[in-house]
Amino acid sequence: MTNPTTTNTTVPHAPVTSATAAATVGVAELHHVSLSYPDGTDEQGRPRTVTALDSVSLTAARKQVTALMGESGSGKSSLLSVLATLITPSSGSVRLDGVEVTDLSEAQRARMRRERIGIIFQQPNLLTGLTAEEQLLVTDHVRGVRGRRLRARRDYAQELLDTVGLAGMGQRRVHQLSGGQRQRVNIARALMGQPTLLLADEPTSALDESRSHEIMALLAEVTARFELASVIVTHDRDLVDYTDAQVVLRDGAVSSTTAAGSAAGSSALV
Ligand SMILES: Nc1ncnc2c1ncn2[C@@H]1O[C@H](COP(=O)(O)OP(=O)(O)OP(=O)(O)O)[C@@H](O)[C@H]1O
Repeated sequence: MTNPTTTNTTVPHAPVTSATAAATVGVAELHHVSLSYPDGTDEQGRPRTVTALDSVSLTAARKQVTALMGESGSGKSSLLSVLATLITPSSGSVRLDGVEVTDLSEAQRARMRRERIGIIFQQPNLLTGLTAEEQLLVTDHVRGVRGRRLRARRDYAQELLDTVGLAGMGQRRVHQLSGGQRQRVNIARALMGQPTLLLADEPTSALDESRSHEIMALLAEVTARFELASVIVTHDRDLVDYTDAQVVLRDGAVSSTTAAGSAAGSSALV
């Protein structure tokens, strides 16, 4: 579980040193990642681009929650999409569990997403009509998992629903769940693939203050329990107590990184 009382030390954006590199065993490591999107054409008809990420370097370490912060348009969602292997950056290195993602084919990246990455979207995006338990097992059904394996997966879904505080609610359908409970289902669903990297894009934006704190506490708890590296986009400074490191983006670049004080616990040092 994250210790919100950890003393934090603000460190400037600087290249990785051998000391910090040795101290940070990163599940996700970005080095000088830049990303430009096509942005129409100029008056002469030449293609224009917009820079979303500008030489971003960061490490998300196991058992740590890293908050990704910054103003609207600063590049948070783009960075999360790069970490999710949904977008290949224009340049730079993206390593997940030591594998250079930018060298992989689309099929290999899709497999990596399935096997190593859990994604929690802003809105729960649950399928109406299905029970909470069924939401967690949809992918297994689509993949044709049957028999004993499906029973094991059902047991695991049950365990995860218990973990996220929904014991006994597995048979409830979406309309029978509150907003906070839906987000808990969403979190459990993201954990079904047993990821090493958990990504969340403003997971509390649709919730009130008290529910937001509960969801952040839960994300910190599952990060510790399942030894995940979690990266959470948030606008809410009140929620950073649940995180171990904070990376602030400005105009696509890292403007500051705050990490837990101890060398062994350091994360997101860039
Ligand atoms: N598909 C796209 N095509 C062109 N430009 C884009 C695209 N997606 C994002 N951008 C631009 O890239 C920059 C970074 O956008 P991004 O969505 O990553 O920021 P953000 O910090 O997540 O913003 P917000 O907090 O508003 O969601 C912005 O200038 C945005 O206009």
